[in-house]
Amino acid sequence: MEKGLLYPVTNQFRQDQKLDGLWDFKFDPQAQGEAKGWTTGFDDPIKMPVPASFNDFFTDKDSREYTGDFWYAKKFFVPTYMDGQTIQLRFGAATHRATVYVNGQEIRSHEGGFLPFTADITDAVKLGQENIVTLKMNNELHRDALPAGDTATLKNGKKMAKPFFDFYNYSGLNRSVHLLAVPKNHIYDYSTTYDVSEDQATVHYSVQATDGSNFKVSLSDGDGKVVATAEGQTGDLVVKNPTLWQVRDAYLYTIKFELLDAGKAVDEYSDEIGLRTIEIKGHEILVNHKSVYLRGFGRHEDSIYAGRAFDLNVERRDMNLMKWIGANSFRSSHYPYDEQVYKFADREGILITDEVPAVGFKMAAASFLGGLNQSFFDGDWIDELYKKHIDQVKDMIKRDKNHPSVLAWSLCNEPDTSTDSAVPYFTKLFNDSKDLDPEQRPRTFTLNEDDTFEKSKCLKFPDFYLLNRYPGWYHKWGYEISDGEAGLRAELDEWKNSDIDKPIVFSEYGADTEPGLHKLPSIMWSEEYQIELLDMFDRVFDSYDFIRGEQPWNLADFQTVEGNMRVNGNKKGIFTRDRQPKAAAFYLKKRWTSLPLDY
Ligand SMILES: CCCN1C[C@@H](O)[C@H](O)[C@@H](C(=O)O)C1
Repeated sequence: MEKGLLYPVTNQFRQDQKLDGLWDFKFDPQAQGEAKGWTTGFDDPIKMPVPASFNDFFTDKDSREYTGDFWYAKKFFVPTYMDGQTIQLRFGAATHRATVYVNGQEIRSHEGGFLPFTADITDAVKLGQENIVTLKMNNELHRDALPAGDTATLKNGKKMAKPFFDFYNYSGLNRSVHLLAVPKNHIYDYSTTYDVSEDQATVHYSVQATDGSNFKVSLSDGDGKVVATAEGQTGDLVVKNPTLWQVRDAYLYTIKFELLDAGKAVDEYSDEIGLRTIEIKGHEILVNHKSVYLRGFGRHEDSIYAGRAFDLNVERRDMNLMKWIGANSFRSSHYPYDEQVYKFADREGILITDEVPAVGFKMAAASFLGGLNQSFFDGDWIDELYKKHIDQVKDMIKRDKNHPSVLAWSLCNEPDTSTDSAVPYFTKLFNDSKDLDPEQRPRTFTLNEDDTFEKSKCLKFPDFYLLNRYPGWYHKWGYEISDGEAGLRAELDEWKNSDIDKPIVFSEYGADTEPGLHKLPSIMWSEEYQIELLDMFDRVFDSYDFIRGEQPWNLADFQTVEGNMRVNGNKKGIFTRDRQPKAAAFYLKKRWTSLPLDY
């Protein structure tokens, strides 16, 4: 678990310098990099863009599909004015694991490819000189790691990823690398919780520094006018006649913390926050005490060329597509996204269900690729897996807790929950995670077709339900879709007739659709069929008032492993992979822009 995950800033006390650009890169299939001295660099490197996944740059299959150890290296200069400061390297995401060396000295390792980590390199760097950072990375999949899968060794000795999930195992330095200089005594974390009403909002804050507890705190409005001040490590900032952060009508304040030593500021950290509350009450999801009906998408961080890497251009386009279509939410399926995505959502008033990469925790998913027929939670890998799982839940919440856009935490995607062995695992997970979020936002996980109301043994855990259902595609498809609708309604009648008093959000449903394929009457894979399927689900959603959200799968087409069920990836996108609309986009826009915000 990381001590602090504050997003890097530059100010009078701190310096943030991105080390993005071309790095040296080399595969290490024999895992001999250390023995060969690659910790201080290596010969014949490939020049590799960072941030980026390495896979799709190559023209040969062995490189695209490469699984095993690989190395990055970059020379960087540390100016003498950083002397006396704590010098760090912050990696936004190294997928899936990394060991960091500076000038040949091992600094630290990190497990988990979708969350940041910081390496303190103060004692390893040479001031006023050029230094070198190298990373030994690895992208193998294991059942005791997130996301879950296997790594096969082919007869030719090459390794191959066998994901228990449906997205490509893009790997590499997928997010930015920052060279940071902060004061020896610096702020490393803060949190805020809120009470809001029409005429007043109170920000309850808490702030932590490496040493000292004397703080000056101020809150400024969107025009930079200070509207409240406070002192101390914890306190309240009271705002009269506040402008609240609302869904699709965002307003951001800036909170500023100054760390004092003998009355003098020695560090400072500012961030944008939104004054709002999140609640679940009965079947309702409430933002600022008003009911909200979620409409939006499951997404992926996925684009042509850079794979899983965060791309500001793609995110700008995706946010505009979501606004155009009338969406107000998305799930960060199936892993935490780059921090800049949450900043976009903060500014646009979009709600995020933030999901940890606990995906593939279901042998049926493995069997999707010819896997196994046992309960995932009976495996001998569970103890080791849980350590990594809860560690990444802690870091996801630590990193994202101050974003107004974060609505809820999804602690798993489609786990086995219909087996007895799932219960102790989820009991521990929900006990260990309950106090991580100062705002106590709802926690949930997605339930797939095997985990119906009658079968799942874990329905007591989620604060609201995320249902992934695929009648009309994975079963009862084509002309049989009417039976699919009947089965869906039968399941929802069970939920309706139960004593369950929590909201249901449909977090996945959809049809693979080849853009430009038209058929009258429809046929599966045609644009007409995608609309027919969405229309069937919408008829069902409109029949049950405890359904409080619809998030079809997926915002855009995305890359998966190759296979006889995928046509160059998953085509369930409402938009194509290059972010152009399929006919279903216009269908959804018509439906969603006709709904009031609090429908
Ligand atoms: C059982 C289905 C769950 N869901 C997971 C998601 O990652 C896949 O892309 C999606 C699909 O198959 O399109 C299905």
